Amino acid sequence: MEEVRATAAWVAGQSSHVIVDSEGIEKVVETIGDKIPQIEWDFEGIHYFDGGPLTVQYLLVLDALNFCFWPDEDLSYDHLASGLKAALKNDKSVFDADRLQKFTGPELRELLKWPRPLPLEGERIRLLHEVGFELERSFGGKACNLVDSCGKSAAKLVATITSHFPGFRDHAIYKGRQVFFYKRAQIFAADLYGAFKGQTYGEFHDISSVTIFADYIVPAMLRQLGVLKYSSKLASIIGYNGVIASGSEEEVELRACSIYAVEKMKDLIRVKTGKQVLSVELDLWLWAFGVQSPSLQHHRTLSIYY
Ligand SMILES: Nc1nc2c(c(CN[C@H]3C=C[C@H](O)[C@@H]3O)cn2[C@@H]2O[C@H](COP(=O)(O)O)[C@@H](O)[C@H]2O)c(=O)[nH]1
Repeated sequence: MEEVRATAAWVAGQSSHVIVDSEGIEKVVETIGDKIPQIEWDFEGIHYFDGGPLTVQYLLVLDALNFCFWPDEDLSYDHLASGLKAALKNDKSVFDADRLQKFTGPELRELLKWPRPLPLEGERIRLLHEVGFELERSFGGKACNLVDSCGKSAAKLVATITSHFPGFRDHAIYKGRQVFFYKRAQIFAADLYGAFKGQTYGEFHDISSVTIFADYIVPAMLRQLGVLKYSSKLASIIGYNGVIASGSEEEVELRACSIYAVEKMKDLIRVKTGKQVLSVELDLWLWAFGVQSPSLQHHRTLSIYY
């Protein structure tokens, strides 16, 4: 994840549409110190969990599809998680690698009990097929074998996922240079860590190397906290719910500055309190408050990455 951290810092250093406000960071750190509100991983009670390999399979499928819900204003991440959970409870083989490769759009809709086409449904199906195919080809069809092959390293897990599954290669070119986010690959590691409470499939000796997951909720929360400031042009686009192109400078800056700002927040907490907090904890806190705040205005980008 070093490349995520390093390239986010590089973007933040040149950024013009989004500014990381160090006074804003200081204020947040003064208020919370090292007492990050501890959020239970499945605080919404929406996830499948049986303590074993099937949970790992569920989480990989979940994170293969964990992006871009906003074009349907009634759809959210909760529908995806609880729909996949119900499907798995009903049929333990529903996410077997051979079946993942055969899903169709109407079948996925049916599984999620969603009455109309999902946003980017064709991409969602393509990505499910990709996961099924590569799991079968390289990991005996099982996501738990993939996790086992990573020797309890989150960094190795992210590297393995992104090298085997092109759909997880979340990156952009900014001012001619490749920058990395790896949102869904990192969130898979964090979901394992959260679901298995840092044990068995969720044990990672390097969980502190994970950064926050640059989606559309976290930047909006950081802005609300006064940590991010937007140019008047960007503020206006977000204000009228305009779409920001994937790979545009604005989009890359929103995501990279969010990662960089939280890294700075962690540094300051360490200096002030001597404690090392995890990005995973800060992310869950920011995200959980963000998704429960209906008035939060977020940027809109059509993307398969978040
Ligand atoms: N930064 C970050 N972003 C996250 C998640 C999660 C879910 N994490 C699980 C971890 C513990 C909990 O139990 C959660 O279940 C989803 N997202 C993103 O948010 C967006 C939700 O859009 P809407 O549904 O339209 O509000 C969408 O881009 C989605 O990809 C996270 O944790 N951090």
